[in-house]
Amino acid sequence: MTTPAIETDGLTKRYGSTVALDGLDLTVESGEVYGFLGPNGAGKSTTINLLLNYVRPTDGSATVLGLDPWDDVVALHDRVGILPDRYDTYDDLSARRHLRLVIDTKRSDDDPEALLTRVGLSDAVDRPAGEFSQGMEQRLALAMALVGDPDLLILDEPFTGLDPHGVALVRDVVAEETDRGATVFFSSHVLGQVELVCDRLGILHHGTLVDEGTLAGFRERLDLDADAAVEDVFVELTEDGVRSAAPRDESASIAGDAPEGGVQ
Ligand SMILES: Nc1ncnc2c1ncn2[C@@H]1O[C@H](COP(=O)(O)OP(=O)(O)OP(=O)(O)O)[C@@H](O)[C@H]1O
Repeated sequence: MTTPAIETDGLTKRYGSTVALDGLDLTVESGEVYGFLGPNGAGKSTTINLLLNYVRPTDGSATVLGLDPWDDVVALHDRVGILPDRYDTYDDLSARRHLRLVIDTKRSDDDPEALLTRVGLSDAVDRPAGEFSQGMEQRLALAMALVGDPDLLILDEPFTGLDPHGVALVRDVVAEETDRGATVFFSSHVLGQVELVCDRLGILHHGTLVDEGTLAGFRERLDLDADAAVEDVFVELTEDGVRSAAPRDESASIAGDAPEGGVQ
């Protein structure tokens, strides 16, 4: 049996009395495109931060590509490409230099220009990133995620700031990456795009995986129209919408962790 790309068992993260992630049991099979959906504050970025060892779990465990994110962090980061929700570029460094930093870190022999061409930045290879628009920064971050042909791509809100060409480009990249055998795990609010690229969807709400499956399966189980979109599934399963900024008072007696950094 192939090792799952991602497997979590009771993965939990509390910040004080806020339960950001509540006993997540998740399996993402190798080679699939898994869309991780949920309203603001559902715990999507927290999950990604835990998988990448940017924050420590309060409870539970996870493996990524069969590796323990806490014990095998270097090996893991060598094999994972990450597009964070927000990436701050170095204003004075060119796109090429940004690529070079990742290529050197991953000891890859990728050509920065080829990767930048792949994301539509061939005209901006030597321009400082400080001059980039939001969409160009997003394309640059995507090129950086692709360095070294990662076995797993983790894309946090990959469509942010992109024009329709950029959105189509992300879709193409996802298809190319899965064609060569990579797994793609992404969170997104651009629900219309999700159904075009995902094999399976997981719906996170209040830190809990409330449902998962194929879009066709959701339509059937939730008794939605045959042409119901991901939006309808999302609304059906997460009806009370955005989690309040106020912490849920579920664990007043539980010692919480201090706020930490990572993907927001
Ligand atoms: N460093 C932190 N300190 C305290 N609370 C945090 C921290 N990071 C996240 N949280 C809380 O954990 C919960 C889940 O947040 P998270 O960022 O994982 O949600 P999300 O699903 O990624 O949301 P969005 O779609 O808005 O990015 C929220 O209630 C959030 O306020």
